[in-house]
Amino acid sequence: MNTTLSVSLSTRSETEYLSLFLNHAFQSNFAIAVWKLPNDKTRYLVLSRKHQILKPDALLEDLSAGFLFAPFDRSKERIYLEADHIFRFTDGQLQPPQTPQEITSLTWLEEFLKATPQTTKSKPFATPRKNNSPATQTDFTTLVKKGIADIEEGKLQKIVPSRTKEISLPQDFDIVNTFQKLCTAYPSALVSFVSSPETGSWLGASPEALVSVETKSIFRTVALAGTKPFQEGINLKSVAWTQKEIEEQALVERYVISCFKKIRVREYDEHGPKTVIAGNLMHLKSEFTVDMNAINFPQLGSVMLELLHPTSAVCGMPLESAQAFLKDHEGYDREFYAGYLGPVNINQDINLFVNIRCLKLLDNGALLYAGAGVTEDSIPEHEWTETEIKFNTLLNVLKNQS
Ligand SMILES: C=C(O[C@@H]1C=C(C(=O)O)C=C[C@H]1O)C(=O)O
Repeated sequence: MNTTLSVSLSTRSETEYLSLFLNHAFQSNFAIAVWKLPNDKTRYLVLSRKHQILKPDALLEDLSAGFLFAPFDRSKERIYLEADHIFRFTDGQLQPPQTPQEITSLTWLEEFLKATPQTTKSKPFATPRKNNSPATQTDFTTLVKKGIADIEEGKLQKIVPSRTKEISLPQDFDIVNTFQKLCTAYPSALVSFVSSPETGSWLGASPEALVSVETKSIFRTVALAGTKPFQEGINLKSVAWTQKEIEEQALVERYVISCFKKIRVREYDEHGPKTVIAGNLMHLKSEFTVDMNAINFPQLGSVMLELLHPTSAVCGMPLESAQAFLKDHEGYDREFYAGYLGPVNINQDINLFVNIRCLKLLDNGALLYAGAGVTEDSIPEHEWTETEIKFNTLLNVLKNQS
């Protein structure tokens, strides 16, 4: 297999290529996804001319390589960015091709650069603001109080109300630069930028895996909940969690187990919960693993995705009542916030994450999203503060633009 890069291709940096591809996508109405997986130095880019709406019963295992982008609302369409071209970057450099598709992508790139050595800076796909999420602290705490009341009445066990925050972006805001800064700031997150004319442009740093399938044989998911600010130097083993936070995470854990039970999978390993760092925050996390070969269940990824989303980490429990509560009282369309996203069948793996700690680009600024898990013991003002500190995951990086 060809493993060299022609000189003309290796003279440009990752930054130059990412800008070039983004501008090309925005000018040509193509969809594009750029991402980095947790604890991986490699950054991937997929360019998709024929991005498509995925059928509700499509199986992940059958898809050709691409990037999946799904909204929070299960009844709405999932977008699949089937990879026409796929590129990998490590240490700031485009990497030599390793798969037949990477080889054809490089051939295309050589032709493309001959025809179009420069692209002009283009405006990303963006949407106007039309959003009625709880605007003030009082609006949000009123929503939380309504959630607590429904829990006390036995209608719900847990609910995860959310809100948005509109921000203006600096004059010199640059998507590539921000993406790269997020990659450096959050090594253990899925850092991603996804953009298409249909979905608009979304940028995020998610700490929450939803479904991953490694080499078609190891299934993984997590139960993540409970939030505290992270302080440098803190000993993770001695972090004390309140009863409320422990219960909140245990509910998510029980939800994951209930999904396994529905399909009679008992052979899962469970580790945790333990304290993990997610950028400026800490959470409680349990990890679940299944050897898919041992139980002869090659489609466990698709089946569990169908059962898990939306989990009680971002929606609530019981699921139907929580969905109805959010529809009736949250007051806005979450769109792709708290949906899921990630690469499918790239390097034989599936890596889908919950789309949290994210923003959507507006014509004139950006909209940040955050929610907080509410239980019987929640204090409404604390839940407001929790959404504020969740916004900071992206805000801290946006403030340090240079
Ligand atoms: C809902 C969000 O995060 C989720 C809710 C958490 C919580 O309630 O403590 C913690 C992690 C995530 O599962 C968000 O970041 O918007």
